[in-house]
Amino acid sequence: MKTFFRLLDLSRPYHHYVPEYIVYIILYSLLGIMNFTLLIPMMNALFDTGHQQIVTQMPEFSVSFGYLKDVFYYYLNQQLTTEAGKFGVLVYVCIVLFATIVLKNLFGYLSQKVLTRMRVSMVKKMRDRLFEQFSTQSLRFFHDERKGDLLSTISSDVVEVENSVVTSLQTLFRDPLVIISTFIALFVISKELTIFTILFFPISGWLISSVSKKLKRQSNISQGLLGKLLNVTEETLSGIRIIKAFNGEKFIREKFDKDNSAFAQTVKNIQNQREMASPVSEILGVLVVVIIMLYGGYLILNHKSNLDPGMFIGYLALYFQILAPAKNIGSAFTALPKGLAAGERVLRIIDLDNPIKDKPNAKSLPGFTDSIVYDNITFRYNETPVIKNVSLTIPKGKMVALVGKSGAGKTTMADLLPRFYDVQGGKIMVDGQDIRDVKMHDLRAIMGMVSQEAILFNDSIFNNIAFGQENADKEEVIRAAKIANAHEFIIKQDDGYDTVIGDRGMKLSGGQRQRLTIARAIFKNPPILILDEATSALDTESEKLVQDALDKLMENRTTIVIAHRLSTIQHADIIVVMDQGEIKEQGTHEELIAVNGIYKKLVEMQEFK
Ligand SMILES: Nc1ncnc2c1ncn2[C@@H]1O[C@H](COP(=O)(O)OP(=O)(O)OP(=O)(O)O)[C@@H](O)[C@H]1O
Repeated sequence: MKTFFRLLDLSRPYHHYVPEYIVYIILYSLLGIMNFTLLIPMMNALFDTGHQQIVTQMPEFSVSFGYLKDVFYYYLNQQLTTEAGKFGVLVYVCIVLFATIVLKNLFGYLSQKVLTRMRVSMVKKMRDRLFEQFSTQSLRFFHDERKGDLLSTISSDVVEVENSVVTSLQTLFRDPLVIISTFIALFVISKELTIFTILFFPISGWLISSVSKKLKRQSNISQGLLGKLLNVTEETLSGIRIIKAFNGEKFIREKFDKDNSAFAQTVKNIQNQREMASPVSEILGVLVVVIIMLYGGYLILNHKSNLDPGMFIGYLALYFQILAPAKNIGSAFTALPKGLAAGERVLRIIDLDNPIKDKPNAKSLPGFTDSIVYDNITFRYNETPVIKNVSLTIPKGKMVALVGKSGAGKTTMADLLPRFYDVQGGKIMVDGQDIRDVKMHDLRAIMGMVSQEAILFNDSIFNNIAFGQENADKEEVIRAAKIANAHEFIIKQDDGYDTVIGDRGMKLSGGQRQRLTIARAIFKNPPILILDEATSALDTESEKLVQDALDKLMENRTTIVIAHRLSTIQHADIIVVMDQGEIKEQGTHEELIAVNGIYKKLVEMQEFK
């Protein structure tokens, strides 16, 4: 239930819905009772039971049920005295009955509208909060979570919560009121019968709760399977070239099919059990009605009850009124576990703390003027340290090349600077300030990043270059593209700068993609640049264009480059040789060759291209 209320909490502020809703549902339930109690005077009038109430005087006005009832009987008696007689009563009762049904439905509709408003705002808030987490969480979060699970949470879990939790709001807030008020009316009509029927409720409750427990367990299993399915789908969509090249279609299809079959089976089980709820509760309800008929009939036949025929029929009709809401409650209780399980998955992600965030008193960092210092830092992803007691000073304007074998910790060193992760020991300082003490936005504003894999978005070329900046100046974007040697190919595209480049820039060549990411960094024009050089070889022409663009990008900037090319490394002011998370050598190309250590070996082994 805690989850239910936490989810409900997302629809705050309640005063936008609750008072209005309460008014509607009270009117809805009262009108519902009135409908069928109208049968009693009608039956009495038509069949001359001698139980008709007589009101010959228009009652004095007061805000009470008694007044309404007396007015009703007054007009009913008036009908009896006119020519139309009993038929007049019939017409009169039918008109009042019809009017109350119209009004009841009107208020039902209005209450539903309030709920829809609440439901839409709650679902929107849920998606907003999830996306906020997806866009701000630390990188560690994305390593720990499966992408498919995250996608299934924001898509199907949210829909599941909407379908079951939000839909059951109506059932849980409206239908009990209908049932209770109807029961009060039933109690007024006949105490004996009503007490007798209440005894049946615990049995239904027990049946429903045993089904719902099982459903919750299965729902968790099904969602895990759906996450897996989405994962395989996502991987297939993004790795389609490799799948084709390695003839992996059959393998990947079989993998998908296995999970898909398991998912289908679980969904079938869940659905079958869910569907049980409605017929079971209907049968239980009708069974109670049948018993009431027998018991009530027995009482009347043996003159043990003062129920008149009109009241008995009215009683039964009213009792039928309870069946639909009782059935709804039964279905809601079986639908709810699945929704709550989905809700728990949504809340788990919404509740996750982001370990990398601004301190409350974070200082601003207006620019970059002096140096970057890695001061005796230690870092680990899991148990084993990946960076061990590393110190490195990078003065402004210098270019530092990080080199070393694969897995030496170069990317990690670069990732620590924009606080993708925080160090566990030591500190990193920019202009003498610990980067954990400054505003993250300011820190990242002074850095640009060009990664090995060209990461682009399915948007126009213009928006990709000006990424993150609203109302970017067109001239500036073109200038950046020209410096990055990208302008020429961009204007040859069908829509020039407005060309949409497809998922991850699929519609462009590798070299073109890289030049766009370089143009993006040039456009941002940050004083610090983090560059992960691409290892995959482009053709000579394209490579020359990319290299030239990179050289221009690095000009007059402080650059940390994870270097793979000897030409880049030779130009570096400081070459840092890393091995197993430690800095083993540091100096210029000539100095390090002279040292005759790891660096020289790497060069000799032609590690660099
Ligand atoms: N998200 C992660 N979770 C756990 N371990 C990781 C993670 N990322 C990297 N590592 C480990 O940290 C070590 C350093 O990785 P890093 O990517 O920094 O190396 P690198 O020198 O950049 O290698 P390469 O040149 O191959 O990219 C490796 O042993 C790697 O297995």
